[in-house]
Amino acid sequence: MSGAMTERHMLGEDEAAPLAGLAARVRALTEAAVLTGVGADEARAVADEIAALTERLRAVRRDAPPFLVTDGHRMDRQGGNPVTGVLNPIAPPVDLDVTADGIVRAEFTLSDVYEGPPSYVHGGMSAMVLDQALGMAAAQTGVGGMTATLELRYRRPTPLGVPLTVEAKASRVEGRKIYASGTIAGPDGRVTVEATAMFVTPQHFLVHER
Ligand SMILES: CCCCCCCCCC(=O)SCCNC(=O)CCNC(=O)[C@H](O)C(C)(C)COP(=O)(O)OP(=O)(O)OC[C@H]1O[C@@H](n2cnc3c(N)ncnc32)[C@H](O)[C@@H]1OP(=O)(O)O
Repeated sequence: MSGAMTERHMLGEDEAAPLAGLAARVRALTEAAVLTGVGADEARAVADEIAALTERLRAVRRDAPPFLVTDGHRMDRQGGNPVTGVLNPIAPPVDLDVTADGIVRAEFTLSDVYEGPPSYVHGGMSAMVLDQALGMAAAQTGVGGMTATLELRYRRPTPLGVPLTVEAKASRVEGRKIYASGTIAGPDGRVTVEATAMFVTPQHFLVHER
């Protein structure tokens, strides 16, 4: 179990790169597992090999996902983040960047692994990407917060396998409340999902961060 206050290993580039490479291979494995058409015997044989590899990785186990040493933004440090984390095979990963005027932005592509309605992105996945992007935008105002509300408007289906753009920006701060909004757009620039959110900075964030 990884508690919020668990001390994190800080990985430098040399340590992080091979683990990011491992995650990329597992990401490819996941897609292969979802799409494979091999027969039962081959599926069982591959499953046994994967089980053996899993035991090799479990031989040395950390208490919590490590952080990355970066000169970038706070959330970039979370190597195991399920949206942005290069160490996490379930993350696409979405490489969020922040412009000088506080706009959080990324181009990303979601594979069939994230399918919801046939041939389109699962709405929960769009929500997760937007939660992360809006949360990072909120953090650009000074100190971040926990998502208190997240409202989504699914305007049109989000396509799989093509470049998507996520953008987010904080709109205002009222005490410990930070408001942000954002969108996901398809390759034609048309918005598929809109989001607004309110983040609340917990008291203990203020104690530790300010
Ligand atoms: C940091 C860097 C970048 C971060 C990126 C993050 C991306 C990912 C974000 C997440 O996924 S976070 C995980 C999902 N969210 C949660 O699990 C949050 C669970 N809820 C909590 O931890 C607390 O309820 C919360 C920190 C949101 C608020 O607890 P507090 O004890 O600080 O709130 P408090 O009761 O003192 O209320 C403060 C104000 O916020 C309001 N408020 C709190 N929670 C609310 C809520 N859920 N909806 C509406 N208003 C809310 C509350 O009414 C009040 O308004 P007023 O000041 O006007 O009276």
